[in-house]
Amino acid sequence: KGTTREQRALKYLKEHARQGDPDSVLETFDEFCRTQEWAMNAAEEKGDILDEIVRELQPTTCLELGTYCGYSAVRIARNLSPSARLITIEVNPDYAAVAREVVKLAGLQDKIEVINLDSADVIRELKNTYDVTKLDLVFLDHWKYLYIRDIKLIEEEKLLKKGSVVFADNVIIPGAPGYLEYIRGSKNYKSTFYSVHFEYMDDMKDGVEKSVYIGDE
Ligand SMILES: Oc1cc(-c2ccc(F)cc2)cc2cccnc12
Ligand SMILES: [Mg+2]
Repeated sequence: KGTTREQRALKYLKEHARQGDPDSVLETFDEFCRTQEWAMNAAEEKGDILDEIVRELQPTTCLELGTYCGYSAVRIARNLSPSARLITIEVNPDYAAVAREVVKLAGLQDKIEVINLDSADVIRELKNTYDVTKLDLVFLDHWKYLYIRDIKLIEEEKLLKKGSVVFADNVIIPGAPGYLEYIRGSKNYKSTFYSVHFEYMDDMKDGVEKSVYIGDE
């Protein structure tokens, strides 16, 4: 076919979604994943919980690890207040390129910054290079063995404050080895597990974990 699944999804979005309308982009992406090709978007029940967190928390500074095609970046940013912003990190250059197009299609390029680098390298630079003081929301949705590495780095950089929320996808499928034990065993977080369907699969169960930071600033 010469094209990647991500490029085919982008083509479908450009042909079927309303330019500048985040809801239309998300609905169209869901339609693509339900009717054409599956893709690993934090969609449906996962997205509903993410929406609820963003609406309740009203975060000013959000960090997403694992942009993929930008689905959850758009889902988060569409609910952000005018001055709020989302930094999303994607190590795969092909995914990052598609994500930037999806963000532009949704008209959210002023709220979302897609960074094509390794998450650890960016986390170490958030204060100095990216003008971040504190993170109100962190969404973990990259490779599962990196969850624990990156949350420890975020703590080391003192980027969390009381009330900050860390939301993790895929804690059941593919699973986040060590992350659940770490976060649930830590006195600095209050964690809640949600059993949800795996994206676009009605007969598969996954899990997401919401952890509120209550530790020392
Ligand atoms: O939501 C996700 C799902 C999967 C996944 C793909 C195929 C499977 F057969 C099972 C699980 C991988 C992810 C990798 C990174 C971030 N999210 C993912
Ligand atoms: Mg995921």
